[in-house]
Amino acid sequence: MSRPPQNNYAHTPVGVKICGLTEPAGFDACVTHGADWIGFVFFERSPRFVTPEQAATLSRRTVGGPERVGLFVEPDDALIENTLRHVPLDILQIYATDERARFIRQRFGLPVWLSRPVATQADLPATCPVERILIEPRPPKTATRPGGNAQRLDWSLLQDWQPSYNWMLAGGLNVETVEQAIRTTRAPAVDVSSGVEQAPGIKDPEAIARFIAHARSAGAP
Ligand SMILES: O=C(O)c1ccccc1N[C@@H]1O[C@H](COP(=O)(O)O)[C@@H](O)[C@H]1O
Repeated sequence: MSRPPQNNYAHTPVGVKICGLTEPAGFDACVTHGADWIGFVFFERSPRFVTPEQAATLSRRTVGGPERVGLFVEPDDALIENTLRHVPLDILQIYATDERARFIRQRFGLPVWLSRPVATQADLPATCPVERILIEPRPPKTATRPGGNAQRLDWSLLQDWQPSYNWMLAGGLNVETVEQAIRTTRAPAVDVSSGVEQAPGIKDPEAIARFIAHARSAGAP
């Protein structure tokens, strides 16, 4: 839970998570181009939803490679348990309360990342109850899911923000915007889903390659 959280551009490459892998071409692009993390979405109302079996099949395409992150929206224990029975996940990304996230971390013995919606500076969490917080835009009331809406956060909210915990920037990033987002927010890591897709749920391997390259160059000395 303690790691230098801000990117000072001097030494630390920006971490990159590509979320919502559903098919081999996207998965392979993440491996080839050195994503740090790939995300599987275990939320049925998402166009990126995969079953535990599908995630396991994709995951077996390589040994090692990016860490596997399982994304869950207010999951019960049985869903996580059943998923882990099929696919070995390295990290659990959760939409839930602080208390529930702490419980899940304890119960499953895995690092937990907690997503937090932000609309104003008052929404920026003061503390992190688990391993990392994902800072995302607050979804519109009409949204059918809490993330993956290609909606961009107002980065200026984070300009002078220096949390003492590990965090990641998510929401509406793409090949064109990721460098500016990192420079404005000094995010130590970024997460993208919609911005590297050719259609909802289908990743664009070329966009994945370019996104990773742009993110890395924004964090280069
Ligand atoms: O990707 C989804 O469909 C999704 C569904 C439910 C919760 C979160 C989801 N995705 C996460 O949302 C952000 C940003 O996505 P985008 O780049 O704006 O499309 C990211 O953290 C995804 O992990």
